[in-house]
Amino acid sequence: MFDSIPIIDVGPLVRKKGDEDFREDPEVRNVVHQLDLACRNVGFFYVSGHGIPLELCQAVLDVGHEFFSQPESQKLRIAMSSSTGFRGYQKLGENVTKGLPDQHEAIDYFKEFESTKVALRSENPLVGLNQWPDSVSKFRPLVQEYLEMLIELARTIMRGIALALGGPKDLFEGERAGDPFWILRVIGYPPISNLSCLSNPNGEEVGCGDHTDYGLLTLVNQDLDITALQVKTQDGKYIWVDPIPGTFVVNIGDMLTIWTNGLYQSTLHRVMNNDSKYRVSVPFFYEPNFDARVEPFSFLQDSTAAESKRYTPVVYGDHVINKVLNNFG
Ligand SMILES: NC(=[NH2+])NCCC[C@H](N)C(=O)O
Ligand SMILES: O=C(O)CCC(=O)C(=O)O
Ligand SMILES: [Fe+2]
Repeated sequence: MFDSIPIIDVGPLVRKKGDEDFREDPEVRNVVHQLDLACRNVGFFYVSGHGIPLELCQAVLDVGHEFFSQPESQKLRIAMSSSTGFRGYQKLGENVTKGLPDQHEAIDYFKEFESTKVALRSENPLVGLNQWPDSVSKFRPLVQEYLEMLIELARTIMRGIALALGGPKDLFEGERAGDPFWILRVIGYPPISNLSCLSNPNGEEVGCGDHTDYGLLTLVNQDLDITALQVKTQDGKYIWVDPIPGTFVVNIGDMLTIWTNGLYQSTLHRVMNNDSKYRVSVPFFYEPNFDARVEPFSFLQDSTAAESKRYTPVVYGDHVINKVLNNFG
């Protein structure tokens, strides 16, 4: 169905998001049409014209490189465990995909829950505080500034996707994603050729195994000098996602598949760093409200599948908790 990843200039969405005639604006309609095609046919697209400074994106990658180049003892000061709510640093091989260890190290951040939601706290294994390295100066303020901008950008793109589906522009606001959960990962991939002990019995080492993302929309900021991300096409072939300066690689997540009853499918992808250099990427995951009940939109069911083929409803928080517990055994 597809052999390349489209590039979408979302400038009009960003500039006109407050306009009263947003829906009817010809430039907006054009972007919405491109989003619809990309989400139906590929599940992946590049986004340009987003307004986030290239210097900020680069600075976030740079502090990632600086963090990972430290000795292990320094990195383990912010180690992730069940007692940190699975927030913090994970060593190479600690993250598992489909039963096999991934050849990446990472720091995982999740939106912090408000302490007032007592019931949520006691049962939710993701409750905890994010862990910031004090050994890399500016790490925390840079990443926090970046996060705020990406939350806003993802919200804007979701508004375009809402129109692409033929819904109201606030389709993903309120109880669905008006109080969005989010995940940010700062990931480091050593060159595969440098790995001293091979852990995969099949002999094929991967930086991150085949998977789909869990929520609504992922925005990936990646090193510009290495191609390592691969998207799986319907016939099982992989296509490389070359970095393009000034763009994010965007892909849709599992919750959008359910809400659209399969019209927009989350696409399998993986990471292979065959380069001789160390690669850093920073994916940001924009998710539904943690307690959102996700079920196919009634206005889409006729056009998508028969009642008997409906996607099973889930609570987003249950889905992500299951995934995280699986990733770390
Ligand atoms: N939050 C993520 N998207 N993590 C990376 C995906 C790989 C993860 N181990 C999985 O099985 O899904
Ligand atoms: O490193 C990348 O380019 C993508 C990582 C990824 O797919 C993920 O963490 O979900
Ligand atoms: Fe992913």
